[in-house]
Amino acid sequence: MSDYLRELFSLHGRRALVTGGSSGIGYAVAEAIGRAGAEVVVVARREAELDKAVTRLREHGVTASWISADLGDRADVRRVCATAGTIDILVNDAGNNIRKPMAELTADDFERTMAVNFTAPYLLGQHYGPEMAARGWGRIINVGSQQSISAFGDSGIYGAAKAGLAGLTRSQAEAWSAAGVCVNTIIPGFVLTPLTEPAQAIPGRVEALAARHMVGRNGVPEDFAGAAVFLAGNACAFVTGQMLFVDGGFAVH
Ligand SMILES: NC(=O)c1ccc[n+]([C@@H]2O[C@H](COP(=O)([O-])OP(=O)(O)OC[C@H]3O[C@@H](n4cnc5c(N)ncnc54)[C@H](O)[C@@H]3O)[C@@H](O)[C@H]2O)c1
Ligand SMILES: O=C(O)[C@H](O)[C@@H](O)[C@H](O)[C@H](O)CO
Repeated sequence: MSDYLRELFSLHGRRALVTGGSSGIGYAVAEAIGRAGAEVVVVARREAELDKAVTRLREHGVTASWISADLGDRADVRRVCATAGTIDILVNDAGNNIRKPMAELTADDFERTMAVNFTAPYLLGQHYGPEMAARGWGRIINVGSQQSISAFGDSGIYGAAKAGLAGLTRSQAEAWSAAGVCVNTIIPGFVLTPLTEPAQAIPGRVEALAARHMVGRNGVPEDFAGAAVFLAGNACAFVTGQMLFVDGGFAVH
C-alpha cells in the first residue's frame, strides 16, 4: 500500500469495539476493519459463536478478542465499558427485530427492541464518545436500516428504534465532531443474514426484494467491508452526522 493510501485508510494503532460482531454484517465489519489494521473486540451474547468469530478473525491475521454480554441489559453494557479498555472506533451493529403487527406489540417487545437497537448504542456512545473527544480522534458507526427513513410492515418498534438511531447519530456528531470524533449511520439494503431469516422464509420475498435493489440482488455481509473501512479511518474526517446508504440503490429505486 502506498503511503498516501495508508494515511487515508490504514487503521493500524486503532482499537475497535464491534457489537454484534459474531455474525452477519457485524462480523464482516469486524473482519474488514481488523484486516485494515485495527485491533478488534467483538461483543455479542453466545460464547461459542464469539469464539468461532474470533478464531476466524485471527486466521485473517487480526488481533481479536471477545466479551460476552446481553446488550439489552444495562448492567452488561456497563460491564463492557468497564472491561473493553481504550476504544477508538465504536461500531453499534447488534440489533433485533420483533416482527408483529403494530397493534399486537407489547410493552415488553417495545423495551427489548429499544434496549438493543437504541439504548445500548446510546449508552456505549455516552461512555466512549467523550473519551474519544478527549483524545482528539474517534469514529462511531451506527448500523441503521431502511426503516430509519421509511416504514415496512410488521416491525414498527424496530423502525422507530432505527429512526431514533439515525437521529442519535446526528446528536452525537453535533456533540463531538469538533473534537475529531466522526459519527455516521450505515443504512443497509436487504441482507441475507440470520436476522432476516423470517423474511427469507416467505415464498417469493427474497426475489422481490432483490428486484428492489438497483443492482438486482440482495446484499451479503461482505458488501459492508469498504464502507466500514472508510467510515472508521482518516478518509472520513469531513464526513459526520450522515446516513451512508450501502443498499445497492434500494432507497432511491
Ligand atoms: N440483514 C438485513 O437485511 C439488515 C438490514 C438493515 C439493518 N440491519 C441491521 O444490521 C445489524 C446486524 O444484523 P445482521 O443482519 O447482520 O443480523 P445477525 O443476526 O447476523 O447479527 C445480529 C448480531 O447482533 C447480536 N445481538 C442481537 N441481540 C443482542 C443482544 N441482546 N446482545 C448482544 N448482541 C446481540 C447477535 O448476536 C448478532 O451478532 C442489525 O442492527 C440489523 O438491524 C440488517
Ligand atoms: O429485519 C429485517 O427484516 C431487516 O432489517 C429489514 O427490515 C430490512 O432488510 C432492512 O430494514 C433494510 O434496511
